Amino acid sequence: MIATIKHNDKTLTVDFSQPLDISLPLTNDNQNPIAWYQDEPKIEPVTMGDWIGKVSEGKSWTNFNNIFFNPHAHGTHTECLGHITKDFYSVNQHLKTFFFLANLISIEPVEVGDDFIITKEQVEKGLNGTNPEAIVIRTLPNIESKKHKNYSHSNPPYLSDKAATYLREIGIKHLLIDLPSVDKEHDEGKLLAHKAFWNVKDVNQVNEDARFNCTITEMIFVDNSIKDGSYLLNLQIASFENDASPSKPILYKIIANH
Ligand SMILES: N[C@@H](CC(=O)c1ccccc1NC=O)C(=O)O
Repeated sequence: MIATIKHNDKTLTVDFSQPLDISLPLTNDNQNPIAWYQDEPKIEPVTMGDWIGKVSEGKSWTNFNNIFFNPHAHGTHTECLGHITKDFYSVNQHLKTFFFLANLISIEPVEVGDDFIITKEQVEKGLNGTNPEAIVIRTLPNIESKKHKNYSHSNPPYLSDKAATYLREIGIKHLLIDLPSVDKEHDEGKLLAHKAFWNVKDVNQVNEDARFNCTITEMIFVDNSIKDGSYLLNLQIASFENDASPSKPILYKIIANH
């Protein structure tokens, strides 16, 4: 299915039959990635007395599972500034369009003391003068084990607040990354990159010019077969009224751009 998309003064062509899924699946076993000290997600049949909602158990016509998981801890999720504010803001009320032009860039975080950091210079170099609506950051090395990693207490790489400020200043609205957070794991709640990207100056009383409609998507996985460059991004969430929702970002290669 070939689509021709008019965007500003450009005409882009994409093939919707060739999606590049950059989300992680959510499973109830040790294959599922974990962050923030949580246990594995649970996916298990409803039981009522001796009835069990599982066809293979012989008592139910349908499979009927309860699912228990945490969007921030268990895989690909998209969050709005409600993740860090005293007041409640729902990603479902603030992400209202779902197609964006995105640049995929690969970055090897640099070692600074005990940390690995994505710097402003690296992001600036990766974007190479472009300012797309969305940026997808794939960190290097991009190893398969990321899909199943338990990040708790591992002090994963993170984005410098200068890099996050830069992304805000050049007007990037949606930030996607293959790490559990854009901030340092243990930072005493400083959350510098989150605050810088969303332009949140006071978490107790959100400023009017905070970026309510901008999102951060964490724990994506971008396969090595997907090359750095420009893509059409379809960023979809489940309609949870919550600061964050599990999400399914899909990239489409731009096959012509006139
Ligand atoms: N670094 C923060 C914790 C944090 O960032 C966080 C905690 C729970 C769930 C998600 C988190 N950050 C996600 O981007 C802190 O040390 O307080």
